[in-house]
Amino acid sequence: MTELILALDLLDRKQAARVAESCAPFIDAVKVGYPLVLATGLSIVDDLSGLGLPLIADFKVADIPNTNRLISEAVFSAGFDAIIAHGFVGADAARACVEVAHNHGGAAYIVAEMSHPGATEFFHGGVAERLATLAVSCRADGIIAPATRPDRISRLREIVGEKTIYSPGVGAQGGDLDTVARLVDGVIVGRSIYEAEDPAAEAERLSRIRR
Ligand SMILES: O=C1C[C@H](C(=O)O)N([C@@H]2O[C@H](COP(=O)(O)O)[C@@H](O)[C@H]2O)C(=O)N1
Repeated sequence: MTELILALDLLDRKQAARVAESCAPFIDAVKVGYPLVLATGLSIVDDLSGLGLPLIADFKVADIPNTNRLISEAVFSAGFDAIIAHGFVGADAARACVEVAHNHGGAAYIVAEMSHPGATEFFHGGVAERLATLAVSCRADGIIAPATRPDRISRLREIVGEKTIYSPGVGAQGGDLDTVARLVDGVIVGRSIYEAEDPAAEAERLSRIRR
């Protein structure tokens, strides 16, 4: 079954907790990124941990190995279950995130290709393939790949094999869930859910479409 991951990109703590709680029965994980964490601090984890769902820290970690290690330690000490890091900073830096994640019994996912239009400027021409290869060599748990480009997902799947592919870009960015669901292990959905008149109803509808 393709996982449904809620990207909780809200700036209001109470609204975020309310949306996450209402959607909890229909989702498999919550992804928390800079928007919410910068608005609330890492303690937002305390508001969400009661949902009993994995919490993914989407901080696109992209620094030198030691700094990546320190960031990752803070993430997992705060109670997150997984982290998203960039791979373009090199294997030593990406591996720092993977090792801390695994030391905490958590997971680390490497961005192989992003979903927005500008991503084609630098992730194409073999770059995404190199990043996916790096993710495998660093023993990452999986990659991030664009739901807006299903053909690219298929190409990256050839490289990562059975590793997890989480795919953002469904809905608001134009990606089609029905097309992508069979290609990936999870779809990451934000605005289509949290901007819906009834987020829980939309999460439930999307959860029924998954394969
Ligand atoms: O390439 C990527 C990387 C990144 C990620 O998932 O790592 N995301 C995130 O996925 C969510 C999509 O939100 P919405 O568009 O459904 O509202 C947002 O939190 C984005 O920051 C992408 O959208 N594309």
